[in-house]
Amino acid sequence: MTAPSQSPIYDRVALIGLGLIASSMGHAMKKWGLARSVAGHARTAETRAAALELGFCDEVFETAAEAAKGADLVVLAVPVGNMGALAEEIAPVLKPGATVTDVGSVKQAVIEAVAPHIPNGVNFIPGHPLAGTEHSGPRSGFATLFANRWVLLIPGEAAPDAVAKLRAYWEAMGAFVEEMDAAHHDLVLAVTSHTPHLIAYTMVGVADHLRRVTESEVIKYSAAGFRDFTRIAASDPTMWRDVFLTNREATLDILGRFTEELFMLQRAIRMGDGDMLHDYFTRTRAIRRGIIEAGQDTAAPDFGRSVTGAGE
Ligand SMILES: NC(=O)c1ccc[n+]([C@@H]2O[C@H](COP(=O)([O-])OP(=O)(O)OC[C@H]3O[C@@H](n4cnc5c(N)ncnc54)[C@H](O)[C@@H]3O)[C@@H](O)[C@H]2O)c1
Ligand SMILES: O=C(O)C(=O)C[C@]1(C(=O)O)C=C[C@@H](O)C=C1
Repeated sequence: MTAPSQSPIYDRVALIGLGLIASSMGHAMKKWGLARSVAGHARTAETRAAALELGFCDEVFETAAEAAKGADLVVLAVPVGNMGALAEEIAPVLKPGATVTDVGSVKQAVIEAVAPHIPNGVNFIPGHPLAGTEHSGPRSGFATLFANRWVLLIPGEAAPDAVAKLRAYWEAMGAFVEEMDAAHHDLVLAVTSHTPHLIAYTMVGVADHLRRVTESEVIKYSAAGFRDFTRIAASDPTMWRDVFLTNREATLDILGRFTEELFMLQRAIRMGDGDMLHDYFTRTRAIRRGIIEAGQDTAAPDFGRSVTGAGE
């Protein structure tokens, strides 16, 4: 991992949409001095005031265009379905040579919506930090959210020096950066993030139906596995609605495969096929152990303490 930067990587960064991801980026920029100034745009006065109060923005604006004007890096950090309209709004004020990126959980749909508005001479480098929580809004962010997490960039036709700069920016927040193409990104994330979220939403929905029959016992005695589902299912409804509407094909593909496996396990339970169940669970346990052995079960444990200059 690259040590956090001691000198600004960008002069002026504009954060458009001040929720969990943008506020975490703002806190990280402030903590490690990654931008000389941070401008923010949020639709409500309450959110703009929170950004100033918490100190992750230096200036806040009522319109996205005002915030983006003169910025070297513009970060679109709104739900995926709103990215295109914002790109259209800020396009006329973008500075030549600036970089526009986004943090959306889906990439092909964002590129289709945003790229047509990006003027010549401005670099559009879509991105996706694989880091988050079930919380949302300007008060939910924290500087170490991206530490020891992957950030996927889709460089397309962007200038290599602009890509290198954006990579250095994320690395200075403690992230690991990988480049990927958009279709591949959407398929991988359908497996690792989107479908698991849908399953969690469904399981909590099932428990909610059952709660009406068993009074409050389902919630009261919820075991650890179910509690993990409820954490995931507390994630922002607008964000996840947009994820499924825009990554439709890949999530439907993975859901189809999921239901086939589920029916197979359902049949094994019905037939009392213990060997089949045991073999299946042995295989899945090996996958989990493989993830841990590969050191990929990271949750930002020590970033800021073990890295020189992080100034925790
Ligand atoms: N939450 C996660 O775990 C996570 C992780 C990685 C990427 N993402 C992606 O990051 C983006 C932001 O997610 P978040 O978790 O920060 O959500 P959030 O709900 O915390 O923040 C999004 C903010 O955008 C604002 N917003 C919506 N439309 C807007 C518009 N037209 N103009 C200005 N502001 C607008 C909302 O009011 C909200 O404050 C989404 O595209 C999401 O897919 C989320
Ligand atoms: O940790 C969580 O709460 C998350 O769900 C984060 C998570 C995920 O891992 O699926 C959710 C959506 C993203 O686009 C990236 C990260």
